[in-house]
Amino acid sequence: MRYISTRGQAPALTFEDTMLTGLARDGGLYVPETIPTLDEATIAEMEGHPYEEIAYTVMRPFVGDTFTDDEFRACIDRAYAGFGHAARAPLVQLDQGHFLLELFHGPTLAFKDFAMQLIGQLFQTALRRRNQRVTIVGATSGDTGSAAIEAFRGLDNVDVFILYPHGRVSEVQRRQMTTPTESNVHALAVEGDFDDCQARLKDMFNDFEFRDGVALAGVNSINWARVLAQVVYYFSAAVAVGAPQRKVSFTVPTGNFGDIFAGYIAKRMGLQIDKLVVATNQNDILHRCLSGQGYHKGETIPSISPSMDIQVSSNFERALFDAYDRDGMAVAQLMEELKHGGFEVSQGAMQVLQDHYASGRVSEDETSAQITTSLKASGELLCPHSAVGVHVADIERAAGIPMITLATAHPAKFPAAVEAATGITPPLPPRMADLYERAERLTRVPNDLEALKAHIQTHRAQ
Ligand SMILES: Cc1ncc(COP(=O)(O)O)c(C=O)c1O
Ligand SMILES: N[C@@H](CCOP(=O)(O)O)C(=O)O
Repeated sequence: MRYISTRGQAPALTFEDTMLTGLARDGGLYVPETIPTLDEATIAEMEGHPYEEIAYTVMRPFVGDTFTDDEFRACIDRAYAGFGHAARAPLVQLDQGHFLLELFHGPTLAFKDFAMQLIGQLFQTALRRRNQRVTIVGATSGDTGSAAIEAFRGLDNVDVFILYPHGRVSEVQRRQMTTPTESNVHALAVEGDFDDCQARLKDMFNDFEFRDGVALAGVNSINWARVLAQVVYYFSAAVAVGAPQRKVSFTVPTGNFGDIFAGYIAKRMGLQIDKLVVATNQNDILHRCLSGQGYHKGETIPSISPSMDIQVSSNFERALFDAYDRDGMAVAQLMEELKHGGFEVSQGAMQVLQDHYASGRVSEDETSAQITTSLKASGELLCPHSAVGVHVADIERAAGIPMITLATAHPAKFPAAVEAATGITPPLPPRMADLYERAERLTRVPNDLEALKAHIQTHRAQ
């Protein structure tokens, strides 16, 4: 299995090198050269099996000979052992035909744990074998950062620096990043928004002297392994409601497009998905684009679903690559135009995108009202991101086809929004009960590439 860049100018890599490389050296994102498929019998066989087994079946064809079968199985088992639910990703029925896929039973209470816990294991196995140390830099609007710090804290072959937008993450998200005491993890509060953090991260990858000097690695969904691990729960959820005999649809609260792109990969692998629905908050650039209005950056407006306050949706590049028939030059041209504000999507590519993705946008008031309504109607206390998903799913669902909405975070990560909507303050799980009392450790940094590079060079272990 080889991986190629969406901009067509970087060398093809193995799974191991793709995972440890992060961004391709031409600025693109790595994707598999071909997508392996699973036949109907293999998918049917998943029903009733443990999550870990489904994970092995889905991911194994992508990994090549990077890990032995035993190594890979052991990494998967260790990754999910600490989850707070035996099913790992349980399904809850909201009403006839609408299900919620709870992805928040991992250690940091968001879907990011599914990939990050696994990547922690895979990195450790590969780096020990290579006797190599890397510097992981991540950009976060709150959840990727907390999941990465949790997965890599205390590991002996990585330093982790997480860039988060100062004042724009929830207090729980911030504290999850700033209270771990291990000296190899660092939370950096950047003067800017998430797009600034992600742009500086990509600048670092494109600065080859810095990149090679610190052995830079990435754990954002830039990293193909992140997307891959997220493909698994589309299969586990679909078979639980009748796949492969029955088609299913998914609605995904979306920002950086990694999670919904994982759904698209599941579809390409052979899962019968009717609709993949992108649900955005008021930062609706993806909804506007998928409605045929081009991809044009606006101002990021802080919302009550802050993890999705994004304008430059990194993985949309992967979707464009396929929509433009894997023409790397065409994608590189669009990304160049994006630097100057945005681009139009060709008619042909738009048709492909609309064949795969539907979309909807949810206002702040609608998000809040949905949290209230869902509690009354089904007893489910939703986080604001999941509420955005449920709202759009209710509009997009079709009779006879189960709709599964991804619940991407636990309501306790966003207590202010949940309390405003319902009067209920969702409690943190007991293992985090003292989160608000723990001492915080963070560094305020300007939105400046040179300052960030200097900080990382000084504070990583030499
Ligand atoms: C809670 C939550 N929901 C939804 C999203 C959007 O997911 P993606 O960026 O993969 O589109 C994020 C951020 O990634 C998130 O943290
Ligand atoms: N919402 C994300 C943004 C980064 O997304 P990623 O999937 O590319 O890591 C976050 O919580 O940080």
